[in-house]
Amino acid sequence: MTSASVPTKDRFDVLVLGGGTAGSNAAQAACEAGASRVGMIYTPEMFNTCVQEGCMPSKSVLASSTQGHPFSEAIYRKDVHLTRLARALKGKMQRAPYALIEGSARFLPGPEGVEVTHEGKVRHLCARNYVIATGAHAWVPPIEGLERLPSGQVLISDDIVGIETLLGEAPKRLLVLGGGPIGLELATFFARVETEVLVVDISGLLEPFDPEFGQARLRALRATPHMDALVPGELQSVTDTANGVLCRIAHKGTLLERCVDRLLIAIGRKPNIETLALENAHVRVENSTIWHDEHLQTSNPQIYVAGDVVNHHQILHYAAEMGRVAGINAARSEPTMAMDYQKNALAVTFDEYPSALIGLTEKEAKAQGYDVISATQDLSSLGVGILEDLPWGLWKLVADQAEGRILGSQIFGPSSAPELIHLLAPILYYRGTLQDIVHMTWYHPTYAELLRSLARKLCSETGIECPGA
Ligand SMILES: Cc1cc2nc3c(=O)[nH]c(=O)nc-3n(C[C@H](O)[C@H](O)[C@H](O)COP(=O)(O)OP(=O)(O)OC[C@H]3O[C@@H](n4cnc5c(N)ncnc54)[C@H](O)[C@@H]3O)c2cc1C
Ligand SMILES: NC(=O)c1ccc[n+]([C@@H]2O[C@H](COP(=O)([O-])OP(=O)(O)OC[C@H]3O[C@@H](n4cnc5c(N)ncnc54)[C@H](O)[C@@H]3O)[C@@H](O)[C@H]2O)c1
Repeated sequence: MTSASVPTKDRFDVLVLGGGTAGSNAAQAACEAGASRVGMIYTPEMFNTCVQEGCMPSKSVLASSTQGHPFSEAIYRKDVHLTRLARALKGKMQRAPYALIEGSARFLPGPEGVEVTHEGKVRHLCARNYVIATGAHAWVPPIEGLERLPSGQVLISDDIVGIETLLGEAPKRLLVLGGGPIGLELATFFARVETEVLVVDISGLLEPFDPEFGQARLRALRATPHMDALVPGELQSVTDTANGVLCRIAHKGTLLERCVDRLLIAIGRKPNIETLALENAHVRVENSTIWHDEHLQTSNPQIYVAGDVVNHHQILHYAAEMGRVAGINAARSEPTMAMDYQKNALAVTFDEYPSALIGLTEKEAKAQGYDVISATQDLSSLGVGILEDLPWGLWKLVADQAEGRILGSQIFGPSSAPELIHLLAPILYYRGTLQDIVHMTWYHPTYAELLRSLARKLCSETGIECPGA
């Protein structure tokens, strides 16, 4: 069948492949940008990573473990939360202004459109433009002996916080491979339910923060009950033994041996592109990544890309914004919107002592040529830190000396760090300065009031004129 013979009902202005955050934002934005017929192809059982196996269930188990719930109860509560959230999201989707098409899509040669398969039935659809928003999946690296371990001993995050949890109870000993956000959040959860957790990461756990934050984070991780961190470390081989899985880990020039009951692999997520038949659509792929420009347009000008499938910035608010940019561009005859990654620079990790950053780090600001000034203060010796017995904590403010403009900030330590960082969002958005922060009113005693101390310190150290500083 050629695209010319596709019935009118199966012809679209814009077709979006994937129904997660990026896909639904792309479809919505395409409608709002004036596309007359927009369709979103989605897989009904697993349609949204954030709600069904990502942000929300992982935060559910973290919240339950903070409240002292044991493992099985945390998983039960996760299932209740996940069901409620997925039902609400499906309800919202039903009211969407675009067509919902169930199934899995692949490009046809030509491209003559896409083939959508659902419950054994195949449909041929075509569109003027397409958005690929098919997400990403956890991957397991080739490690000697891994493929010989009994099934269920090697887990990925979906097996714990996904739709179906594979574990009936918490393992006594767990090795978490990868100390990124997924590894550390789930390591935190398991440590709180009293699993002995060993975190192994090939790099120093410093990115994307400035080095002093990475180091403080690592110190805190090592001091967390039931948690150990071999960083940097490399898992070289695994063997099934009577005492569990024997792991051989290269760490600081020595080869360590540790036995654990399970392994959790969290070393990143790869784009879902294998089944899309991208070669049919002449979409260039380099190193498993779809090539795209700043408009999120691929090497085929009819096809855009958004969300985790781009293989960088795999965070929800970026997925939403990329979806919006790709959807608007796909609705128009020429792409007009570019993706602004800097405007969206906000990252949070929810480990035992959370870290959060907004805007530029000091090293990024220097690399961009700013005349950088920065101040960092310990939060554990601040009034509230003392009252709350906060063992660790740092807050850093990065500014441009020329105008005193705030460029970025990083916080580590207090459980409210993920919320506190948002205080800086309007300040950065409105290009606020050190003087603005000094003039604002801050309540005492709070962590937030430290921002004024940091701003005052920078004004007085650098001679920036600031009445009251
Ligand atoms: C454990 C975990 C915790 C996380 N926590 C956070 C957090 O706290 N904060 C944060 O900002 N981010 C977090 N993230 C990241 C966040 O979940 C993702 O960035 C975001 O959900 C990506 O959205 P997406 O639309 O790109 O992909 P998805 O939501 O995965 O949507 C892609 C959809 O496309 C479908 N699909 C795939 N192939 C096809 C095909 N051929 N045809 C049709 N459909 C197809 C998939 O089934 C899927 O439903 C977390 C991720 C994980 C895994
Ligand atoms: N709080 C949040 O915003 C949040 C939470 C969860 C996930 N996410 C997003 O999901 C995506 C995937 O998260 P992730 O933690 O799986 O990946 P990641 O890429 O962020 O981190 C992977 C970690 O594994 C390490 N690593 C890589 N190969 C290794 C190996 N062979 N052995 C040991 N360590 C190795 C890396 O050094 C890195 O520290 C990320 O983009 C992340 O931002 C965000």
